[in-house]
Amino acid sequence: MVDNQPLDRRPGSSTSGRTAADDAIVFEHVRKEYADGTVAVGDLSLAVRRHEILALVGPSGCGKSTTLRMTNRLVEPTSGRIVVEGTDVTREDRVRLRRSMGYVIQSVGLFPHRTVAQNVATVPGLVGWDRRRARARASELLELVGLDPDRYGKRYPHELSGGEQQRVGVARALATDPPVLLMDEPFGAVDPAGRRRLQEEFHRIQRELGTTVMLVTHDIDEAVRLGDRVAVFSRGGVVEQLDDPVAVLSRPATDAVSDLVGDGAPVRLLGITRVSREDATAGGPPAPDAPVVRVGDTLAAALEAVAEASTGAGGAEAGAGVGGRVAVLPSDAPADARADHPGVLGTLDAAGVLAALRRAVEPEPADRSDPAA
Ligand SMILES: Nc1ncnc2c1ncn2[C@@H]1O[C@H](COP(=O)(O)OP(=O)(O)OP(=O)(O)O)[C@@H](O)[C@H]1O
Repeated sequence: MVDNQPLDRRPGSSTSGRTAADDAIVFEHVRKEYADGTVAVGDLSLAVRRHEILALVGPSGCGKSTTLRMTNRLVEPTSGRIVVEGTDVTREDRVRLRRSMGYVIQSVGLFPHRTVAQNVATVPGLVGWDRRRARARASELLELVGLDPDRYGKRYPHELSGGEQQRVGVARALATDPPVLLMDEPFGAVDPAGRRRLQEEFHRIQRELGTTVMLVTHDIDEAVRLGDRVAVFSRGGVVEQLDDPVAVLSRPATDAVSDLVGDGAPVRLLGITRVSREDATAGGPPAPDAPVVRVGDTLAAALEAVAEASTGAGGAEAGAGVGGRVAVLPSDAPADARADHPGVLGTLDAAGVLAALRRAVEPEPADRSDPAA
């Protein structure tokens, strides 16, 4: 497996007790004015916390890519300071800097005349790993992104689908296990269903490796689904809001954020808010053939199950008293577990889904961590 231990140090939205040492990337009054006078980024100050995914989202031309590319000096800042893992990037050798960070872009940029395994082993080779170690690492990474190394390793990029190429791009960027990964519309070229799957798998890998990720996207859905925090940009690299996804969707700070979020906020909130143990209410056992949801499922999935329970044979026939009640199971319940599973936590209905959503969008009370509260 990978070198790093799994990390369970995810940053929350709280800022209490944080120090600058918790930040992996820091922008201090950064400005980028291109040669023709275009001010892509006016005066940006922003920090990316270690081990988080920070999603930069905003309309076309607002300076997202410029910001990302200044981090590995594909674009030189005009002024200001960017510090990555304690090092001022302008003081670092550019080539070394780029090799020390993963970089994934929409067009993938795989080397067409190198096999998939050779592509993934490129950076390990460049930084001096011996061949055997680089090859072993390539196999490990291909497996991690869901590609069988025996089957795919010998193929050339043109022998892969777009989604498979994107996976190889991610594997290549992670090959040396860089602490920081920069991603510019990484899943843009993939169809919506494949994109969703890739996002989920990438999220799992990122959690496992604990990589700090700065991700650029113009897609608010992608930003709220993947980001631990979301930075909404407007023209000139202005940060309109920097917050956790639920806050961005439910409490947009400015009109620009509202415009970006549009009318779809409630649906998006259902898609990113998860069923928790507290959402399961007592009130009689569920019907044995009631649909089930698990702790950790999205509220969108729960709502679908509730709808199924109220229209399908299961809920109505079961005589459970209220149509549309589903059974809530623990997250680790077996895949084929039914509503009469011995570990069932309780039930959930449409009103319960709504209550869960309401709880999620309420600002956290200051004393929430106080057990006496
Ligand atoms: N090399 C360049 N020379 C001059 N202007 C540039 C250059 N690269 C980008 N720009 C301009 O800087 C601004 C910000 O561009 P940038 O690519 O950072 O935006 P973006 O938010 O990533 O946009 P998109 O979502 O369309 O990729 C735009 O007005 C763009 O036209």
